[in-house]
Amino acid sequence: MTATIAKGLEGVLFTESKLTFINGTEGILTHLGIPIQEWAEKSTFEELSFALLHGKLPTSEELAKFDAELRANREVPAELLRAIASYPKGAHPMQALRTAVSHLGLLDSQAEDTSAEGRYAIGVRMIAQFSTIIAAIARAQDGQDVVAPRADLTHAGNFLYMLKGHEPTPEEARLFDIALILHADHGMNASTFTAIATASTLSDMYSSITSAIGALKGPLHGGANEAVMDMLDEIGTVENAVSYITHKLDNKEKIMGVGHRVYKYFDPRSRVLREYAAFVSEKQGKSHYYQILETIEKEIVERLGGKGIYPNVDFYSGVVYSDLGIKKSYFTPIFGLARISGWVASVIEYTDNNRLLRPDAVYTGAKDQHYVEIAQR
Ligand SMILES: CC(=O)SCCNC(=O)CCNC(=O)[C@H](O)C(C)(C)COP(=O)(O)OP(=O)(O)OC[C@H]1O[C@@H](n2cnc3c(N)ncnc32)[C@H](O)[C@@H]1OP(=O)(O)O
Ligand SMILES: O=C([O-])CC(=O)C(=O)O
Repeated sequence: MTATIAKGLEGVLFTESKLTFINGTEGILTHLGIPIQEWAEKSTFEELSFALLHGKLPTSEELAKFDAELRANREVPAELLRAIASYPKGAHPMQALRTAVSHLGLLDSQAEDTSAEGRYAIGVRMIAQFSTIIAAIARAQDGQDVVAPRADLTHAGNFLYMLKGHEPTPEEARLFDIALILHADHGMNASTFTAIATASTLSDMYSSITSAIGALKGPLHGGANEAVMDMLDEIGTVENAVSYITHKLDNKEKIMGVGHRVYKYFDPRSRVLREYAAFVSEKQGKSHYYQILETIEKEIVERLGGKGIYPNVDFYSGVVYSDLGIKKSYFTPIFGLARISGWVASVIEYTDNNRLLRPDAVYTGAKDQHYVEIAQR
């Protein structure tokens, strides 16, 4: 009997989860059963993080307590900030983030606590500290002084404040908050699966999150948002967009920010981001990026829609981040800034009922061989 291989683990169900539901054919995404559009419109990143961690919407007291906990945990050790300042200039910020989170674990005397309470406490601290770390990396890479977090700002507002050194407008902070909400969790994507695989060995939370950052970095996953911006810069003008796409497809090359393992229709997050991208481009009078994306979207849907290839979450996010004055090499770290909540919640949910993850491969190598001395080879 020949074994069936699920290449890329496509369609393989390895656990149960109450956090996120995706219907890829209809383009539906819900967290705790609530549509992503409602989270984006009505909620905050802090509230969604609580909901993912606790499996329910918070009461106002619970949310205030959770928010206060995040605000109180924004500081990171001075030793870590000194280390970040010493990272090579020009290193990719995702490399710096991976290193810094691992370093943070080294400085945490509770790091080895793999109890449910320990994972939760470390996880909440990490959700709070990710923004301080990413902003510190950005400033250090630019040779600027690090800006200390402020406890009187929202999670999104404080990040923009630390990144740019001045307070964002309420509209900017809210726009960024919505982007964080849209990226916070997405089922068993590659980085969440990686975090869980590490946790399933009963390794510590910092190891799980460090592994997840490595998985998010790749251009087939979170790294696609930066790759989309590279593509826009390469295309340059709206007039070049169709010929660029044609050339790529003729050469069997992939277009970044489109296609998805689960969605075979529009990713609902890309619809929300498209609206904001249109809004900010219009407002700034700098709509050429958006116009190029619109042209590519039309072309992709016409040519590849029949194959289930549509824009994903990474397609329009960069235009929104650019409008907020964020450089493209920080787009993927910002994805991590949001996804940390999904990683932490998923690791806690999985390890509550843990089983070591250990799939198998069909062996196709040589058999019945003997060791040949090196001189005889
Ligand atoms: C946050 C996220 O992670 S969202 C995804 C971000 N990644 C990207 O945007 C990178 C570009 N997209 C891709 O590489 C893919 O769509 C993936 C990796 C995301 C998912 O792809 P998979 O499920 O592995 O599908 P696979 O790569 O096998 O593609 C199936 C078919 O669609 C085509 N296809 C898939 N994505 C694309 C694309 N972006 N551009 C052109 N063609 C594509 C493939 O060439 C293949 O065609 P074929 O059957 O004629 O050979
Ligand atoms: O679910 C996936 O495979 C990728 C994705 O969209 C995400 O992680 O947000």
